Amino acid sequence: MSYLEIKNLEISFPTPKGKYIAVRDINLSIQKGEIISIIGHSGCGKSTIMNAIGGMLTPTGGSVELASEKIKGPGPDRGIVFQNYSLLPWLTVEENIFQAVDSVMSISKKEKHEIVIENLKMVNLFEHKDKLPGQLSGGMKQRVAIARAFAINPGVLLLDEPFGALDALTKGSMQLEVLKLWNLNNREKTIVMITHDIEEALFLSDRIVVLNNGPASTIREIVEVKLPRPRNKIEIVKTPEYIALRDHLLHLLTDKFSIEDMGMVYKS
Ligand SMILES: Nc1ncnc2c1ncn2[C@@H]1O[C@H](COP(=O)(O)OP(=O)(O)OP(=O)(O)O)[C@@H](O)[C@H]1O
Repeated sequence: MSYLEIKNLEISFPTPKGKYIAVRDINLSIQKGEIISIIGHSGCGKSTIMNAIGGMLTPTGGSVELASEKIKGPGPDRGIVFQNYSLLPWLTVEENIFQAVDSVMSISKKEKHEIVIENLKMVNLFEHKDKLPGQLSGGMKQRVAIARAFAINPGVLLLDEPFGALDALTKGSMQLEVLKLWNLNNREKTIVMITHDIEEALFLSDRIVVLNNGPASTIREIVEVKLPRPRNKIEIVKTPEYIALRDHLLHLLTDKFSIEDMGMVYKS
């Protein structure tokens, strides 16, 4: 039995035009410590699957189980990082993390503060602990959000396009930050990440789940990324294994299209 088990998952939404099936027949067994990316075109159901794991959406069919327990709602065993940071703007960096720790951990205030400080240091934000989110750059805000998610020590980290709003350089250092934290945690944290970025998925993941387009989206293919770790971003892109995986993913994601010099032209 896997750590995170998605069985025959279906999620549909009631709409004025009737039932809209967003995803169906989703089967995925995730081992403890795996890094999984979910990739697919806009609207194919990535966030829907993520929200079902997070417990924000209840399956209309099938189930999601964590450590053999059916997920019935959000819980401290799953930390979530969204693209838009979702920090409380009236609390300082330190208070934002403390608030999360305080809400889920039954330990002394001193111990809670120690956890906050430790996590702030891990993402190199200790010097900025008294700033409000509005006084931070996008990358810094996302580092706070990641530190907050790690501070509650969840078994599963759910990253919903966490670096989508960041520039390429900041994005690169944030990816390293996540891998650093994952390594510090003895690679025991299970990470499920949504991304639109094939290179990001290849750099970080053990497996990449490629979804078909919706409605009623299903898994098109699960691509294994057997590139050895630690991965050096500059070196791996030159390896034949990486190039073959990248081409395969590009093919899976673009074979309905023909790319012409002025852009993508729909064929079918
Ligand atoms: N509450 C809802 N009611 C009706 N339809 C919904 C609802 N939430 C999502 N959907 C639909 O389900 C489908 C999947 O949405 P979802 O947000 O999971 O896609 P996504 O792959 O995460 O997209 P993106 O990459 O653009 O963020 C879309 O067609 C969306 O319109």
